[in-house]
Amino acid sequence: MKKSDPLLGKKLSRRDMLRLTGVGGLGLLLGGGGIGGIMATRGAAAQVPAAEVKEDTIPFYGSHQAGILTPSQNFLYFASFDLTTTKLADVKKLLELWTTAAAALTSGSLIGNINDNPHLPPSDTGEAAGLTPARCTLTFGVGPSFFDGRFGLASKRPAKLADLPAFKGDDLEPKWSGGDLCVQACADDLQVAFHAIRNLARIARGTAVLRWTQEGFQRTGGADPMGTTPRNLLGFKDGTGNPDVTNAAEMQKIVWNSSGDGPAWMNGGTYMAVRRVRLRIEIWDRSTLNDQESTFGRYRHSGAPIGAKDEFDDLNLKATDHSGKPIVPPDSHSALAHGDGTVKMLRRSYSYSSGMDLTTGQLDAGLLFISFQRDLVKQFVSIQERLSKNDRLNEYMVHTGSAVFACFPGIREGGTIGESLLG
Ligand SMILES: C=CC1=C(C)c2cc3[nH]c(cc4nc(cc5[nH]c(cc1n2)c(C)c5CCC(=O)O)C(CCC(=O)O)=C4C)c(C)c3C=C
Ligand SMILES: [Fe+2]
Repeated sequence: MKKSDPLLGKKLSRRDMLRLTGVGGLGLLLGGGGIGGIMATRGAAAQVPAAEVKEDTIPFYGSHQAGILTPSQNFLYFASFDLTTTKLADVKKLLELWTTAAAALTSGSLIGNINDNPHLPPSDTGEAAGLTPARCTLTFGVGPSFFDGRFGLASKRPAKLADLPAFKGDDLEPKWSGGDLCVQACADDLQVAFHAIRNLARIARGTAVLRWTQEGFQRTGGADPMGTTPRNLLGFKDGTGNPDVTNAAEMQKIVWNSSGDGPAWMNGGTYMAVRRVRLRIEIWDRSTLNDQESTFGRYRHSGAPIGAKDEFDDLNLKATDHSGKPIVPPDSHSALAHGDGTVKMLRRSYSYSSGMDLTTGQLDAGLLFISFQRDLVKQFVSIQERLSKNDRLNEYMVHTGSAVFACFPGIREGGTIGESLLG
């Protein structure tokens, strides 16, 4: 039976509908004008005064991608994808479609131009209808495997996009590791972040498939209106020692690639390390407060370094007690991660809780550790080498997943994600 489409003014066969809806291909719900044809606002968002909507919007376009220096939103939905195509043209098309969709998703607009046709599947899945953008950011990157033989891009792989070495104690599982592409979706609403990943995966059908995903959370802004440093699942403030993201010179030194760092296509981009770290919270919960504080080298209540008063006091690793013993244990997590203080990274991690381990009855909960740095080897690897060998925290954690990605420079208005690499 043919169905009439009042917008297109012609009868549609089931075959036409499948073609339009992109089942098994890239033509997802594009209609004539593609995803960017018309972007309807998400219902109620249209009634929200412009200034209010803006407050909740993080610009998608800019010289650097959003979601890196952006103050952490409440929720994360991280997705790693594998490409199923071997054609570079398909990859380019995907990034074009993702660009248009991402601009809509981060501004609170519905995706696509077929959302009111009773005879077609809507181009937006709808669960974010009526919601504000919730400070949604989408950050895109490519993994080392993107540069294997499939697309003729091997010569464009940055030397700095190094495969990570095996670290002592790693128990990595392929189901939480690797990926050709990644999308880090962050938002103050989990449904908004989920909606973004779901729709990007839907658009990718026929070109890329999800490889692994991980939801993350932290205390919400509502529960902590003062915006204090969030606590991880071990109860400690996590993020205190991060560099100041408002210090542009510092960010240039620690996070952003610039000319001379490697291929020009990464100028303004950064490298992301992702580690899924399961915490042995049941063991942690049986350890004394003293042990817990010695493990981090910080007080649990204030977050201050042991021997200091305030959270943001300097970590003085030279200070000793009357017997000459260092006040901050040298094998504590903070001491080892800090080292001599010359190597830094920007951490943007989220806690996760993924049900329970049916074999042990223990919670599968921990930290999706995410860091951004200019150089994976000099920054992430050098710190993780130290931690993996001596960190007191190792007793309470195990790294179960791992991935690295080169995050593209920012997207210019009218431009495309990854255009510096793919043209
Ligand atoms: C390789 C890098 C790091 C991994 C992996 C890592 C895992 C990890 N960290 C915590 C909790 C805390 N980390 C803290 C400080 C801290 N951690 C790293 C690096 C890694 N952490 C750095 C570079 C620093 C800063 C050191 C400094 O210069 O001061 C802290 C202390 C508070 C803070 O500064 O944020 C906590 C708490 C967990 C739970 C974890 C794995 C599950
Ligand atoms: Fe840490």
